[in-house]
Formats: sequence, C-alpha cells, structure tokens
Amino acid sequence: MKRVSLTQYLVEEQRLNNSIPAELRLLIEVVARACKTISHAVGKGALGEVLGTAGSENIQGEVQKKLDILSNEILLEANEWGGHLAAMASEEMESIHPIPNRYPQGEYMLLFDPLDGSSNIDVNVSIGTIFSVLKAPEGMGKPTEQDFLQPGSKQVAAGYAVYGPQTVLVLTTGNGVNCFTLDREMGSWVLTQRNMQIPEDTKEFAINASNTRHWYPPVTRYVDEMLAGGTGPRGKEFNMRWIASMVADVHRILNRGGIFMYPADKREPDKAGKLRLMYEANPMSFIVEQAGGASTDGKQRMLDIQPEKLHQRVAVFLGSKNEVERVTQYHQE
Ligand SMILES: O=P(O)(O)OC[C@H]1O[C@](O)(COP(=O)(O)O)[C@@H](O)[C@@H]1O
Ligand SMILES: [Mg+2]
Ligand SMILES: [Mg+2]
Repeated sequence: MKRVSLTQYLVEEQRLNNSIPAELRLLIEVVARACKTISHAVGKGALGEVLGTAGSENIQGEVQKKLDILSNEILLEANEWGGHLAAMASEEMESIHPIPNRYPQGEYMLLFDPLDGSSNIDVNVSIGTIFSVLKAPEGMGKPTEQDFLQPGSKQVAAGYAVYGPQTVLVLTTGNGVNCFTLDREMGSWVLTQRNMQIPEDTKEFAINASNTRHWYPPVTRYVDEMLAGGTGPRGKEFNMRWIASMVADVHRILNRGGIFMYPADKREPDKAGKLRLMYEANPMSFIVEQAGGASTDGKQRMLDIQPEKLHQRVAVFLGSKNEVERVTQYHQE
C-alpha cells in the first residue's frame, strides 16, 4: 500500500477538490501535531505523572483531571504560534481565547474538547480530543463569544483523535471522512481509511443504561423495543456497548455502525443533556453526516441548531441513519 501522509492528503485534496486552502491545511496540521504531543503524554501514564485529578473545577462544575488541563495547554500553545487563528474556545476554559495580534487577520476560529472521556484516563481506556473549525465572521474586530455562536453547518473542518491501542485521527473538511493512524516510530500520521461510511442500519446501541429510570418516554420506548429483541416489535436482537468516551463510541460507529445516545433526562429538567454542543455534538455530527449517518438532538438536525451559549449542552442521538430517524420520530409522536 502506498503510504500517504496527512500533509500529502491535505495538499492532494486541495489540488483535486479545492476544499482545503493552505491556511486551513496548516491549522489542521498544527492541531494534529498537538494531538501527537497529547498522545505521548497519555502513553506515559503514571510514568509521566499525568494521571489523577488537578484539584480544580471547570466552568461546567466538573472536576478537572491533570490531563484535561495539560491537553488544553498543549492545544493552546501549539495554535498560538502555528495556526491561522483569530481565537480559540475550549470546554476547559470559561471564556474565549483571542490570539493577540492575530485578529482581524486570523481567518479561523478553533474549538476543542481537549480531553474527551476523562473518567477513563486513570483506568487506561481509550480517550481522545475533539475539535471544530469555524470561519471568523467577515470584518470581525476583537473576537467575542458571539462570533463563535454559529450553527454546526458552518463548520469548515472537524475531527477527533483517539488515544487507544492505536492513536488515530479522523478528519472531515466537508468532503467525506478519512482516518489517519499515528506511526509511532516515524512520528507521522498515515492515511489508513478513506471515505468512512456508517451503515444505515445497525444492531448495536450505546447509552448509559444506569440512567434508565431518569429517561423521558421516547427514549424508554426506543430502548425497550431494542431490548425486547427478536420477539419484540423490532424483530431482531440488539447488542449494547458503552465505553464512556464519546470519541471511542463514535469511532466504533464509524467503523461498524450503531447509534450513540446521551439524552436529556429528568434528573435536571433544565439541563439539555450532558454533552456540549460546540465542542462535542457539532464536530461529531459533522463527521457522522459526512460518513452517511445522521445526528439530532431528538427534535432537529444537530447542525441546524443556532447556539445561544458557548458552553451550551445538548441531547445527542447520532450514528446509523435509520435508527437516528426512528428515535427522533418517537420524540415527535
Ligand atoms: O459518565 P457518563 O455519564 O457515562 O458519560 C460519558 C460521556 O461523558 C463524556 O466523558 C464527556 O466528555 P468529557 O470527558 O470531555 O467531559 C463523553 O466522552 C462520554 O460519552
Ligand atoms: Mg468530552
Ligand atoms: Mg473533555
């Protein structure tokens, strides 16, 4: 197999499809390099003293792990110097991070969940990084939070890295989804899967079932019907997986189909789910749609939601198209 590096892929994609201007290519390469650095830190584990909590909380009141903070710093530092960015925003930072001397020239804005799947850090289970790239609005002055509040359909690129048995980077720039594997000896990202496709149908679902008693009726109905198996209304057996790292669950779905759900529930009726629209739901929805899947918040297409707040939470149903349509339909009945 001819080895194609991330850089070669990006350059070729621009030549053939004119979809990745040089500035965006450089930005993606800087993010990919930061992911490589995070992957090294993750791989050192206890030896690198990166495990455990940091003794602080983020803006959403979640306890921060040392690796949450370290990954955030790695991404900030890499992009301050390397990218064509006007500003960044992160799940781990209360407010946006304008880049000094870079606006109004900076053309892009980067958002990230620096370390996804935090509860798995200390137990050596796959974790990752999720990122999303938006265009800076025309004539933008000093960036404000408002500039970031664009629907997911405006993303020009999105991707995630999984730090697992293999370190992979999955990327879309709006022309399909491709997967790159980190060659740890050579230190380079190598294209290993082209044009990933999510099958429309599936027999596998992912949800944190410990919340069953808190679910609203459409989710209860949908899951109950799957659990009823071959003799139930669906007439087939379903399997369940829940890794508790969105990156790993979505990566499985991109490879063999499935539906991932993190619904809103009755525990906190005012909270629209756990996951974050701008750092998790939107980039993953862009990727999933580009791979032929679907993504909604139970009511509407995720990428059409007009964000109201940077740290907005949202219910998530994504993956195999026919299943996402079914559970969304149940919300409407
Ligand atoms: O612990 P729970 O409730 O099962 O939630 C797991 C979900 O929370 C997350 O860990 C949230 O992301 P962070 O780790 O970035 O906060 C997802 O990756 C995962 O799908
Ligand atoms: Mg996350
Ligand atoms: Mg996180």
